Amino acid sequence: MGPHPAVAAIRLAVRRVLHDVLNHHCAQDRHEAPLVLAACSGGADSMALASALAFEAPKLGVRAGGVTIDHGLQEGSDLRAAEVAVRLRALRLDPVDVVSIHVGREGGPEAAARDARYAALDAAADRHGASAILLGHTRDDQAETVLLGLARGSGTRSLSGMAATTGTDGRYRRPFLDLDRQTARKACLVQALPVWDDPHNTDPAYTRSRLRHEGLPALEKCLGKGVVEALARTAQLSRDDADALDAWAAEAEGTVLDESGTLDVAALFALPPAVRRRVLRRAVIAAGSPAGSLFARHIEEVDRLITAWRGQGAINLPGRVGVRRQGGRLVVRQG
Ligand SMILES: Nc1ncnc2c1ncn2[C@@H]1O[C@H](COP(=O)(O)OP(=O)(O)OP(=O)(O)O)[C@@H](O)[C@H]1O
Repeated sequence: MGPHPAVAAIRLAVRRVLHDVLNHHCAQDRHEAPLVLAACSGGADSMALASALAFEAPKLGVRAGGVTIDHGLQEGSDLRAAEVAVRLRALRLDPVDVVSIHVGREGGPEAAARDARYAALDAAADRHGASAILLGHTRDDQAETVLLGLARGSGTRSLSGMAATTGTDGRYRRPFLDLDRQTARKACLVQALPVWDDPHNTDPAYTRSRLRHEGLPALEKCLGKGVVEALARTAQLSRDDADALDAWAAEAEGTVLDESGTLDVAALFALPPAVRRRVLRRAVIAAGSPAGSLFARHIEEVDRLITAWRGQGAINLPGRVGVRRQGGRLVVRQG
């Protein structure tokens, strides 16, 4: 008898990614076996991920390890991280790192925890020379991300949610983006894997948690069960659109930037708004605004400098970047 369908599904998802990692590794002419790490919080998604990695990796000649991070945000979180590490070692993952991090408050606690977590995961991958880090994001996480973007009034790039592959050299992989959370939970259940639910995931003080436990179930009740899948599809379609518009903007940049490094307002005006906003965003980031603190409303403000009748005006943006309209030109400078 084969494995339970949920276990088969998580293993297949991980196997596909491992094949891809192996191909990439071989293409680089590297001869030692690649190491792949599972980023594991101890929640159902990432425990399922770790178990599938532990099962599939040896069959493909891949070394498998794990990393668990203690954000230190609740009492006893260090004990929980230690228990997760014990379970990962019991799955025969090696190496298994437990990393304690300090979470600042910049940009809000959720964003700060995420930034600190990725920095710690990057450091762990560098320490061990890992080829990839697997993350347990599921289709449900993707749907939540799309809904959060919609609620903020975001454009296609934000609505495209999380990519299956991200990070320097594509080191972050999300094998479960096409699987629902229920499948991961079921896989843990039938394999008798313990899971530690992150208290933040059920804390109504967090927007994502409210969305997960109240918002999405209400939407499903109203619109039907297919809503998660539909939102994930929106993410994919938005990604394709955003990629095409980004490519167009990269090309258009050459026609609006003049020799003095300023932007030609008439040429900008002639571009479709979606492309123009992208060109402006690129210019502002190139001048020194951190991408993470630039929101749609900032770019809309810059855009108004172009579409306004008055041939002047100035605004300040994050990263001490100023944008000034001087007649037919737009000057974007830091300082
Ligand atoms: N403390 C942590 N240590 C290691 N990896 C983590 C940690 N927190 C999150 N991750 C990684 O990021 C992914 C997404 O985490 P997030 O908290 O957004 O979702 P989640 O639904 O809570 O996931 P899970 O059920 O695995 O905890 C996790 O599946 C895991 O791969």
